[in-house]
Amino acid sequence: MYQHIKMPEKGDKIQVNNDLTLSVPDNPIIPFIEGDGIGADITPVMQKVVDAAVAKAYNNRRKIAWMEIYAGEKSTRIYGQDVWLPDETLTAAKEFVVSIKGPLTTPVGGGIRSINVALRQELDLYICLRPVRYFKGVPSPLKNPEKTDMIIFRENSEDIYAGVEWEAETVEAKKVINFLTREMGVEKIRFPNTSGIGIKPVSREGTERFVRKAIQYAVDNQKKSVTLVHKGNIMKFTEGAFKNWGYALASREFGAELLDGGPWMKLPQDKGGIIIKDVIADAFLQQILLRPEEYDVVTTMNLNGDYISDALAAQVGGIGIAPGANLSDSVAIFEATHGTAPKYAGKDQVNPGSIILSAEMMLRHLGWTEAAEMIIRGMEITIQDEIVTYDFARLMPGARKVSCSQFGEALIERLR
Ligand SMILES: NC(=O)C1=CN([C@@H]2O[C@H](COP(=O)(O)OP(=O)(O)OC[C@H]3O[C@@H](n4cnc5c(N)ncnc54)[C@H](OP(=O)(O)O)[C@@H]3O)[C@@H](O)[C@H]2O)C=CC1
Ligand SMILES: O=C(O)CCC(=O)C(=O)O
Ligand SMILES: [Mg+2]
Repeated sequence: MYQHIKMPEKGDKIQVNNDLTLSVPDNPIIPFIEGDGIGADITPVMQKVVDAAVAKAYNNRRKIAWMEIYAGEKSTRIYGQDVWLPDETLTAAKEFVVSIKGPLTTPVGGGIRSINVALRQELDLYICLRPVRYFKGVPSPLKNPEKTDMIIFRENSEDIYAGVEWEAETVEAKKVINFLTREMGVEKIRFPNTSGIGIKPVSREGTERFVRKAIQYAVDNQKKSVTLVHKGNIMKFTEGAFKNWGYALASREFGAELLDGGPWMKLPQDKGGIIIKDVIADAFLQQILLRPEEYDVVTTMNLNGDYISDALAAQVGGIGIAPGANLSDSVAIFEATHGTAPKYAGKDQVNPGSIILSAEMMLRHLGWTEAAEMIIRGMEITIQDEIVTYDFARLMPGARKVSCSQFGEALIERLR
């Protein structure tokens, strides 16, 4: 029994089978978090597009029963001023298995910790999957943006991103610094009296379960390569260990063998002959601009994955159309790559593409491929018809600049 979440009158639960596949009814209940800032602009547009695509693809036989759940600022208005992530939101996300969310605000330098990160941690959504592809007609800073076609696998539960840190000059920070200097012999903290301290946990278990999924994804989707992106030359026992554990897993569980003496590896032909390679993160960031076609599945830790997501999104038109999913072995929450873009909040101006394409990933996850394909085609045609929101319009002289909701309507008219 939920306190503030209202169950839709019609609709059934998605079930997770013993082999972790999903049994999806024709009227699945899908929880959604509207999101802060531009969440209220983009989320309803996404729902309209999804409803129209599903109705059309399945002749009204299928329909999503949307169920609002709460997090972020809206939650504080409903549950009380300090309740940013109610327990029943976590319960519902688990119970109904597949959800979608808009962005949530995180203050900089103080205040509450990220609700987005908390959702991922609480539900152990350890994979952040962010496909990056080019849509014809989208303005890009690259000459050949279509060469950027990658799937980012970002580890979603560990790293410096986990939020284990202490503010400078607090009792806690001093205690940790004293421990490091007195008991661990650390002499490298340049200004111990005024340092904040952050901890970067990266585990073998966390790396192995994550890299296993990335390689399996590459095998299942006939990808050419899996690249471990790290800064292991500097952070040897976290990022360097990630690389080593990744290669070791590829060898042990997938039969990968050294290529030309290593360190690169190759999977056997019956697993697609996929190349397993690694690259240091700074070099990777220049190579994705110079030779993006050399990368396919990109696996990396949490913070690198955050930076890489927005950098790669920019190559194909920006975070306005960059989708994503947070996945555990059973539960999934789909979400846009971008944030709450506060200066545009409530102005019906921003690009709803990112959350619409996240919903497209969600439909594929449900096995509703026909509706997903329809959304992709609708998006392609709308952009090729030069009907775009402000972010693309400013780089497309002569294009028709439309609002967030008008873009959704134009896409719905082009569902076929
Ligand atoms: N998963 C989540 O919920 C995330 C939440 N956040 C949070 O969001 C807040 C704001 O973060 P900020 O760093 O400003 O990043 P944002 O992603 O919110 O916005 C940065 C810029 O990206 C462009 N942009 C973002 N979304 C769209 C869109 N849908 N359509 C077109 N352009 C878009 C805008 O660029 P321009 O001004 O050039 O038009 C915008 O000013 C912070 O509190 C942050 O923590 C951030 C990322 C993810
Ligand atoms: O949680 C946040 O506020 C930011 C998260 C983020 O940028 C991301 O996950 O890409
Ligand atoms: Mg980010």
